[in-house]
Parts: sequence; structure tokens; C-alpha cells
Amino acid sequence: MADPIIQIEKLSKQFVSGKQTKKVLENVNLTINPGEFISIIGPSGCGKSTLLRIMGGLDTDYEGSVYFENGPIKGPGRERGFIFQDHRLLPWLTVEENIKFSLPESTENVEKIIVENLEIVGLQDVRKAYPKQLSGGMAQRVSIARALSNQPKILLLDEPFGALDAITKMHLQEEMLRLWEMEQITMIIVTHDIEEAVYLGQRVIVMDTQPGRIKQSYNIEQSIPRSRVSPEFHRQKDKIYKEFFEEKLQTFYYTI
Ligand SMILES: Nc1ncnc2c1ncn2[C@@H]1O[C@H](COP(=O)(O)OP(=O)(O)OP(=O)(O)O)[C@@H](O)[C@H]1O
Repeated sequence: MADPIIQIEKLSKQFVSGKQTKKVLENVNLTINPGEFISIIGPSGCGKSTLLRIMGGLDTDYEGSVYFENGPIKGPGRERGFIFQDHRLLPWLTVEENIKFSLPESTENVEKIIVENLEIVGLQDVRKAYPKQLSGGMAQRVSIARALSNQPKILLLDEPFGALDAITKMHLQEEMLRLWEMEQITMIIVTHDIEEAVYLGQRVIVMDTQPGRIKQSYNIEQSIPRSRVSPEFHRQKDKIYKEFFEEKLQTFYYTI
């Protein structure tokens, strides 16, 4: 078996502000293999985004070890693309300029890279458009094309479809799966949505809170092509909901 692409051992993280220390992650251990599609879900504030930011090298102040392809992660890198809930395109640049801006100056064949990656997300016609001329879904597609232009080995997706309407969200989820199959990039998505987690992930990691830790990991048996209506899909979704979230909701009901 190939070496893991991400290896996290005994990861703990705390934030200090003034005299207050807040423990956010405690003893997180996680191995991710190349080509996997991993979903991470858990209650608000359990540290999902913090964990993703650490994998992306956006936060390097933690205890424990976090390795990317056997080397410690020391900061952000082009091999680890990040996609956030908001597209983060620069409003004063066109779509093609936004992609060009994300590439190192020494990049050759920039034109070809822009065309190819906009084609992958089905947006070859909006090269000259500015972000404000795009719908939310289109802008998010451009941010995906921008990330892909840097030829990442892994894509870290932080609630990427959270701000989109239900139909656009479903389209983009399908596109993400298509991309994953086509480009064989390792994908890690953080989401609040159990349905999204089960639909996309081969493995769903459920986190618990205060401090954030991994509570359970579920292997998802996927039918090909994937279905949102099959009994198996509902069985897996219900299992995660019942084993984890229902218990939390009941605790909430009893305390009000
Ligand atoms: N820069 C920071 N300084 C202090 N506390 C922070 C900082 N960033 C995050 N936190 C705290 O760490 C905890 C975990 O935050 P994080 O955003 O990782 O959680 P999350 O599970 O992604 O939440 P959500 O699902 O609501 O987005 C939260 O209590 C948050 O307030």
C-alpha cells in the first residue's frame, strides 16, 4: 500500500487570547491515503476548520505531528489547494487574471492552463468576466479551477457549498465527484451536512466537541453511480445521524 498522503499523530491545538486558553483539538490521530475522499462532520465549533487549516499549513502552531507525504507541514504549499465557503476571487481582476495571479511567475503555458481548467469546470466562456458578473455557483467553480490550475495533490474544502442554493449545491457536489474520479486528487471536505458527507466521502469522520476530537469513522459503501435515493444511502445517513447527532439533540431537548 502507498504511503499516506496525510498523517496526523497526537495533534492538539489551543488558542490563547489574553489570559484565556481554549483547547480546541485534543489527541487527533488520522491517516489519509492518496486518492481518498474524506468527509469531516461534527457540531459547530468542534474544530473542523482548525483541523483543515492545519493540514493546509495555514496554522502551524500546534502540538503533535502533521505530515504531508512523509514531510512535516511547515506552511501552505501549491500541492495543497484550499477552497473556502466564499470564493475569495479578487474583484478587480477578471476570471482569467484571477487564475493567472494564483500561479507562480515562472509558470509556462499560462494560457493553456487557464483554458484547460476553466473547461474542466465548464466555464470556458467567462474568461473575461469579473467576479461580480458571476452567480455564486459560477464564482465557486472559478475558485475550483484556480485551485486546480496549481496542480494540487490534495484539495481541502471548507464548507465549499454552504452558501449556495440547494440545486446549485447538488450540481457542484456531482462536479466534485467527477473531478475526483478524473483527476485522482485526494479530497477532504468539512461540512455540516450529513447528506453531503455521505454522498461525497468514502470515509466520514465524525468529530466531537470541547475539545474537538475524532469520535467515530465510518466507511461508506458507495453504489456506482452514486445515488441520493437508494436504501443504502439512507441507511448510512440514518446510522450516522442516529449514532451521533440524535443523542446530541436529545440532550439539548432535556435541558430546555
Ligand atoms: N483564531 C482564533 N482565535 C481564537 N479562537 C479561535 C480561533 N479560530 C477558531 N477559534 C475557536 O476554536 C473553536 C473551533 O473553531 P473552528 O472554526 O475550527 O470550528 P468548526 O468546527 O469549523 O466550527 P463551524 O462548524 O461553526 O465552522 C471555536 O470555538 C472557535 O471559536
